[in-house]
Amino acid sequence: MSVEEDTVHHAGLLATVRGPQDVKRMSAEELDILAAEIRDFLIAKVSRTGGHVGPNLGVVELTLAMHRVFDSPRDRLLFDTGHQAYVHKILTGRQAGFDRLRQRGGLSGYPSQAESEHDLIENSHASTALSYADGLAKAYALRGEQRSVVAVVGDGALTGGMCWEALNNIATAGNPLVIVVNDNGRSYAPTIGGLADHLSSLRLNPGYEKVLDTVKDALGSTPLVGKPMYEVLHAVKKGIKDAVAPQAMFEDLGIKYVGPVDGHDVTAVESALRAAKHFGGPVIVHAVTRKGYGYRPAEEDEADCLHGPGSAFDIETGKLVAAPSVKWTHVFADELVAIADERPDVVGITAAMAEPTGIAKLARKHPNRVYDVGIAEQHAATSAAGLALGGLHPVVAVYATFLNRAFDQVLLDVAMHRLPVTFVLDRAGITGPDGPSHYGMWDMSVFGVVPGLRIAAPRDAATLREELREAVAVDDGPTIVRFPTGAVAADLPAVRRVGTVDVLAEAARTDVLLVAVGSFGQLGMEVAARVAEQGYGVTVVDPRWVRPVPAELVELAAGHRLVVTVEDGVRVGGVGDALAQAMRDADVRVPLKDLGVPADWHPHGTRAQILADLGLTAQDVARDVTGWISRLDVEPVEPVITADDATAQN
Ligand SMILES: Cc1ncc(C[n+]2csc(CCOP(=O)(O)OP(=O)(O)O)c2C)c(N)n1
Ligand SMILES: CC(=O)[C@@H](O)[C@H](O)COP(=O)(O)O
Ligand SMILES: [Mg+2]
Repeated sequence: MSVEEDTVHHAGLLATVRGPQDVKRMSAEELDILAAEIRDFLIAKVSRTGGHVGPNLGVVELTLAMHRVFDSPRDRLLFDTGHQAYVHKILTGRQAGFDRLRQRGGLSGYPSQAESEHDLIENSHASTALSYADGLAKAYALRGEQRSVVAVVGDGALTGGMCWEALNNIATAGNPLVIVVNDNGRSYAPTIGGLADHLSSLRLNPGYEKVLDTVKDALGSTPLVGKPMYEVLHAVKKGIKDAVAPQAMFEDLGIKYVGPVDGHDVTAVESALRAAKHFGGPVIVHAVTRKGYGYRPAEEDEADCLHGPGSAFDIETGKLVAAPSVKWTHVFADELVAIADERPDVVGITAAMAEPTGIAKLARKHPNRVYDVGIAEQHAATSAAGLALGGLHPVVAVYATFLNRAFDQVLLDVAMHRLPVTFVLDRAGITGPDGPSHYGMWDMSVFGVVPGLRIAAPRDAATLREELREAVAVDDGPTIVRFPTGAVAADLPAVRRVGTVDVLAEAARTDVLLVAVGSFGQLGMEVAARVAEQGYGVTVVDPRWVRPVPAELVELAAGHRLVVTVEDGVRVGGVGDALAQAMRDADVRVPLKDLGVPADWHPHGTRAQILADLGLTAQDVARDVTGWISRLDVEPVEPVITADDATAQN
């Protein structure tokens, strides 16, 4: 093929891919060209939108091979966590959507059933795919449907407990099921733990691989062998594994193991998948890949191989175009290190997210006082309970949404034992680009019911520092400190403090008590100004500690005509609900209106867009408050027209 033709051909292969059937026909040479085009496409598109460029560059050949060997959507392809499904989307007719990846109304950053019949798991929480796969395989077996189930799971996700619950069941059920372990050795940072060590021993043991190939060839070339022959060959292979490689635990679980295969060699992966497809039982295909493969800025990014740049980045360097301002996370990390310097009992725990949560800063200062437990939030909570029983004060830093799965551990292993554990929930509330399963909107409601647990919602950097210190000073039960994603709010000083409640603004009249939870403090101030223009007096307060509801809030409520709460969390069971209950219990009969996030699956977009869609803006809240107070027969005062105002009006 001439250079010109090759160039034209090179530019055109990806454009010919409308669906999986288009890659099934391609030659090995074409597949190599297509893989290069997909990489160029991913880098070009995701550098403009942000997204999980590193993970997806690592699964180009893997995903091509899967779609060539299996027939999606009849065969079901599942992606654990789902952040590495961009290539799957490219191959299933959604290339055009990448210009609006993770944007409101645009392509989701995760599989989406609304987008495609090829998609199933929409949850971005790790370690779920094998359980889905176990259930799917059982359903097809019971219904007599001859359909393959294939689950891609990363080495990081494999550190999650659900994976091992699933593997235990998958082995017992014995249904045909292909588990593709996408082993790039990393979550964000290198994956921790015994499993990671085991995978690397398998991946790095050439002797095992060569011997395995020999045995596999023997197995593979032998026509369907009778049971005795298979048993002999299997025993030989097993013996070899025992001899030349650490015990391959998967086979001891009763799940056949194939690999390790080069996950960037389409032909090799295809061969392994075809063998697995026809095995007739559960099979693990261990694919060794590289996160960020083929893109130097990602390959060389020591932090996380460009795991998920949150916004546009420079293609040449991989660096974010818009330098992030001071983030809530940074303020937390700095204060945690300062506290740890003073308190040798304070230790940190991360669930495979040391950098994103700021715990890495503590690890750099006090490396022996930070524990990375892998993607294992349930274990993190109860291990923290153990640390507390041992006389330490653990600070468990996770994204708010991920603590959902550790509710039972927080409730019974920590709170029932009244243990001093502080959970710091970053990305609390609406986050935006990662969509509904990432929204940290449940914590104040779900954990608000836990007896003895206290929840703080700081409004700015100063109160984050203060409330974090207050939290680690609590020694008779768990605490939560929760704050949103992004740039930290400007400091908002209080005019006075009533108990633990900060009064941020007050007026001559006490028409409305506006309870602005956490980062909504600034919104509360803007609302008060707007409502004052309508002639009503608003007292703006920040409860600081929001669950249990401070008694002072109830006292303040009694002195007003209307109470309005606004929170970046679900309404049902939220701060507003809890305050209403406390007011009922105290027989304070002042009407209360609670504003917050409806308990629903809200789409992805920017945080500001989603909050606006939910009416959680100063303008919307002011309109609501004015409407409510005016319907209470509260006469507004005529706004005092000052000389300046009069001048401005003329
Ligand atoms: C329960 C849960 N905790 C944390 C995360 C955040 N998270 C997203 S991807 C990721 C790393 C996943 O590593 P791996 O499974 O190896 O996939 P890779 O990115 O290497 O392809 C983590 C920790 C999550 N999605 N779910
Ligand atoms: C897939 C996942 O759970 C994380 O990678 C997440 O996308 C990170 O979110 P932030 O960009 O807010 O750190
Ligand atoms: Mg990984």
